[in-house]
Amino acid sequence: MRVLIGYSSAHGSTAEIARRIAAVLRDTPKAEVRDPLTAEVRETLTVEVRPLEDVHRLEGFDAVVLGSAIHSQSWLPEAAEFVERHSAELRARPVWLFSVGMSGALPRFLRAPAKAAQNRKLAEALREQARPRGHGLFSGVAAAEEFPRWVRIVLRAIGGRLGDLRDWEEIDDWARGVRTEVTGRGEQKVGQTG
Ligand SMILES: Cc1cc2nc3c(=O)[nH]c(=O)nc-3n(C[C@H](O)[C@H](O)[C@H](O)COP(=O)(O)O)c2cc1C
Repeated sequence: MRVLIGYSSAHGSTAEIARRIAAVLRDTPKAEVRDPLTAEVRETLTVEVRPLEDVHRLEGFDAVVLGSAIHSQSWLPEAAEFVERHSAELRARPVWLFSVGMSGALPRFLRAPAKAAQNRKLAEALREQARPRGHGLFSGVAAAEEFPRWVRIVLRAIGGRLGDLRDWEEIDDWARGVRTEVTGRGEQKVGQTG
């Protein structure tokens, strides 16, 4: 069985998260792999990680995980276009989506509500086109030099932070949920994070 992990990343942190999700999926005992649609046992799980500009068709992939960095509260244009262009193929196979933003930069009391609002907006924008089984929303790397000085000052003033905001445990947990569903080894549903 072949799984595609496709990503769109402006500065690299989404690419690293895609590779981490791939590592979790690859860590699946063989012979436990079942087709998510037919429950037929397959012997191997092949996981391919690729930037979306290198993906031209989804034929041959049994399941797809797609991720994008978030800019201006949306997926990067090339990732959104990919989903639009491949909508029919995506709806015909099990799909999971993940988005990488910077809600982790906010002070703790604002993180959960900001994340919930962002999750709703992103999931809504992609739901019809991709019909995903789950959507993970993670924080990536928000490097100080990518932001104007006033943003850094405001963030610091309200108790926020910049830098590597990734929570690898949260990402691993989400990836294990996807693995459980992809390999048909449980009833667990991969939910929204946060
Ligand atoms: C120009 C720009 C706009 C951004 N807009 C948002 C945004 O609207 N919401 C958000 O949560 N993060 C936003 N971010 C933060 C990035 O999504 C975050 O740093 C992410 O880790 C970037 O992923 P990448 O390293 O794969 O490019 C923005 C970053 C940049 C540089």
